[in-house]
Amino acid sequence: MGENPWQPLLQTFEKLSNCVQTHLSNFIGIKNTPLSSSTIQNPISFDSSSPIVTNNSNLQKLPLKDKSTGPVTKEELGRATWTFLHTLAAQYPEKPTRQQKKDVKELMAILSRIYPCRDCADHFKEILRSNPAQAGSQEEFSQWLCHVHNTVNRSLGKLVFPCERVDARWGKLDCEQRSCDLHGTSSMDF
Ligand SMILES: Cc1cc2nc3c(=O)[nH]c(=O)nc-3n(C[C@H](O)[C@H](O)[C@H](O)COP(=O)(O)OP(=O)(O)OC[C@H]3O[C@@H](n4cnc5c(N)ncnc54)[C@H](O)[C@@H]3O)c2cc1C
Repeated sequence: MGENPWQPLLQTFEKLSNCVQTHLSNFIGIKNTPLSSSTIQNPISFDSSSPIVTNNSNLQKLPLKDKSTGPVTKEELGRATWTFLHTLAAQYPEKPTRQQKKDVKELMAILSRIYPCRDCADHFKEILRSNPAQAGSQEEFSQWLCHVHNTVNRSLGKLVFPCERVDARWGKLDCEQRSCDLHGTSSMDF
C-alpha cells in the first residue's frame, strides 16, 4: 500500500497545533501535553525563534550559532528578567521587614536606570512614575508586578496576563527544605 497522501499535511497541522498549544500553556502556566508525540522525535521546546526539528538528520541543518553562548536578544533578556522578578515576588515574605520593602523600591528604581536596554529602561521609568512599587506584603508585590508587566505587555501589543493566575504561573524557588525562603519580620523586628 502507498503512503497516505494526506500524511504530510496532517503532520504539519499537528506540529502547528502543538506549537500554538505550547505557547498558550507557557503563557498561563499550565503543563502542556502535546496532542501526539508520534511525529516529534526530538524533545526540543518550540518558540518562535527555534525551528521545528523532526528527526536527527535535521539537527545538522540548525544554524551554527550556539544559543548557549554569545549575546542575548532583548526578548531573552526580558524573559530572564521577568523570571527573576516574578520569582522574587513569589518568594517575598508575607510580612516583609522595613528594609525588604525599601530594597524592592530601590531595585525597581535601579532597574529603571541601568536595565541593559535603553528604551526598556526609559519605558519602565515612566511606568514606575504612575505605578510606584507596592511591596507591603507578598500578595501586594506579586499583584503589583503582574500589573506593571501587563502594562509592558499592552504597550508591545501582547496578551494581558490574568493576574489571579500569577501564583499558579510562578512560585517560590524549588529549594530543599525551603532553605532559599526569605524571612520577614518577627516580633523582634519592630
Ligand atoms: C522591566 C522591563 C521592561 C521592558 N520593556 C520593554 C520595552 O519597552 N520594549 C520591548 O520591546 N521589550 C521590553 N521588555 C521585554 C518584554 O517585556 C518581554 O520580556 C519580551 O518581549 C519577551 O516577551 P515574551 O512574550 O517572551 O514574554 P515575557 O513578557 O517576557 O513574559 C515571560 C512569561 O511571563 C508570563 N507573564 C506574562 N505576562 C505576565 C504578567 N503580567 N504577570 C505574570 N506573568 C506574566 C508568561 O508566562 C510569559 O511567557 C521589557 C522587559 C522588562 C523586564
